[in-house]
Parts: sequence; structure tokens; C-alpha cells
Amino acid sequence: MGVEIRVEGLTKSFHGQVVWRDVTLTIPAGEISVMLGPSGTGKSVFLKCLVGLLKPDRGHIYVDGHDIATCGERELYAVRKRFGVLFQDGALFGSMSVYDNVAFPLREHTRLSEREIRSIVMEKIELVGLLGSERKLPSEISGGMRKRAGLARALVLDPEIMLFDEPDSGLDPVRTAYLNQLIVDLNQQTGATFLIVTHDVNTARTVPDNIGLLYHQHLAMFGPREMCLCSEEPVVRQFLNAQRIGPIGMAEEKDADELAAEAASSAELPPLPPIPLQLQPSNGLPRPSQRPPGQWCAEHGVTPPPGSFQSTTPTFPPVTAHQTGGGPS
Ligand SMILES: Nc1ncnc2c1ncn2[C@@H]1O[C@H](COP(=O)(O)OP(=O)(O)OP(=O)(O)O)[C@@H](O)[C@H]1O
Repeated sequence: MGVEIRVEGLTKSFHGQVVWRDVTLTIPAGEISVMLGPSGTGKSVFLKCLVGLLKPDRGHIYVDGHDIATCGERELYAVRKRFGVLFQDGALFGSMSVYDNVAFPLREHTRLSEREIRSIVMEKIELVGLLGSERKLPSEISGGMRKRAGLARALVLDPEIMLFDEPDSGLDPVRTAYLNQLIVDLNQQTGATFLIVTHDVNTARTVPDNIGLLYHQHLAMFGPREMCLCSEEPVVRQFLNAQRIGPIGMAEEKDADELAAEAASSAELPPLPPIPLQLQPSNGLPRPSQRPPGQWCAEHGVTPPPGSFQSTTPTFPPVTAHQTGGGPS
């Protein structure tokens, strides 16, 4: 039920300062895509343009025949209802309970009765694991719970497109792992088109079907996960492997002196690490858009780095009675 988003020649600037120019890509229907990029490269601005909160200077954003970049307010309002957006902080109303926050889009955009609303709200609250917290205010729950409440709210209108703005920011690695699993499970259940903006390289390496990278005012790459994880392109390679050596510096781009010093020290990027297996839905069934591991590499005659697509789940030897210090108690 997801729809594709076709972006053509998109350019955005603020006060004459270009954020990115001529961005062209197609976010495939029903797939999970991730947009990466160093801080300040305009990932959030990109997301806001997609949902019509910001107008680009030039270009088009086609969703099912509607051009979000150029359409009028009324058309935009109708198309926007097909989007669910999870903002960084959950963007909850502080004076409303979790329940009322999640119910808000239904009360605003539908004529459902309170009874029908309750059934949908409680279903979504359960889906994100917040049963029991529905009467609490946002200030009474943790940051991770606020994100999940924001996610429940983004899901109530059954969106065909879900946008996530740094869902993992401010979360510890365990909570990030849970949230990533939830995202993969939701994609399987809804078949919606997912776009996730993140800094987290581990998320980018394991969750999506496609990876994009914004860098230095342009889209450096967008394509299937395996293609990006095999890429020798210096910026892509440096970012996806979280390396210091490469064109990206602390202030986005290294200057000529820094690059010359790196070249003189003959610092080389380490070999590409193995491509990890993609995160599977927790019910063990594949997502409709999921491709078998290694398929893209095989189809394109690319040899993946050694050790790719091997399970990294640790296997522990069986614990014996001797090791536990006695028999069953
Ligand atoms: N409403 C605005 N008015 C003026 N400049 C803006 C506005 N929104 C964003 N910018 C500028 O656009 C640039 C890109 O910002 P954006 O928040 O999209 O970056 P980002 O890649 O999401 O960064 P981060 O990873 O740190 O969240 C920044 O220089 C920012 O200051």
C-alpha cells in the first residue's frame, strides 16, 4: 500500500545559502530507505520539503501524481494526510495525555466516534508497547517512550508514507535496537514507504533496503543497501564505515591542507568491513520489499567484502551443571 516518492532536480536555500541543489531520486514504494549525512547537510530540510512544510526553490516532488513542491494548499492538505511523520522529539502536545496525543489526528481529520477512536488509539498504543502509559503526560515518560508515542500518533491514519526524523537520537543502543526492530516490523505489517533520517551508521547498515547520503550541498549517492556498502566512493565509504580518513572533516569538508597532510602520511582507508545481514521482522517472515542477501552483488558482478552476510548472532556453548556450580534447583 506504499507509494513511491519521485524527487526531481530539488534545490533549497535559505537567504541565498544553498542547503543542497539538484537532488534527484526515487524512493521506492513499500521499501525502507535511509538518508544519511554529516550534521547540517540538510537531511531534516529534505524531510520537511517532502511533507510540504518547506517549499523548495526549484524542482518537483511527485507523490501519486501530485507535485508537493508546487501544488496549492488544499491539494497539499489532502496529500499530507497520506504521510505519517515522526519528528525528533516526538512533537507531542505537552498538556495532553499520551492517549489524547495519539487520538488527535483522528479527532482532527475524521468523523469517527469516540468509541471507534478508542479502538484505533489503543491498538496503536499497544503496537508501540505503551499500554499502561496512555494516561500519562509527555513529561511523565522517558524520551524513548515519547518517541514511541509520537510513532503511535504518526500511525493512526494508516499512512502510505512514513518519515522518521532521527528516530534514534537521544536513545541508548538497546532502545535504538528495539526501535529499529519496531520499524522493520511496522514496514512488514503496513507495506508503507519508509524514509528514515539518521546519523546512526549501524542503523543505516542493517535496517534499510536503500541508502542515500547528502554531502556538500548535493546527494552523493542513493541506491540499494548492498551497492552503497560496497561503494569505493570516498565520501560514501568514509561515512558508512565511520572513518576519520577521507574527505569529510569535523566542519563537514576537509580543507586542502588537511587532505594533503593525509596524503603525505599515506593514510589509507581500511578495507571495507563485511556487509551485515539485514534486520529481519521479528515474526521471521520476510518483508515484501526485502531482497535475499547478496542478490544485488550477484546481479551486478560485485564481490562483497569477505565475511559478508554471515550471521553475527553470538552462539554460546551450552552451560553445564559444573559451570553453574550445581544441578538444577
Ligand atoms: N528554517 C530555516 N531557516 C534558515 N536556515 C535553516 C532553516 N532550517 C534549516 N536551516 C539551515 O539549513 C541547514 C541544514 O539544516 P538541517 O537541520 O536540515 O541539517 P541536518 O542535516 O538535519 O543536521 P543534523 O544532522 O545536525 O540534524 C543548516 O545550515 C540549517 O541552519
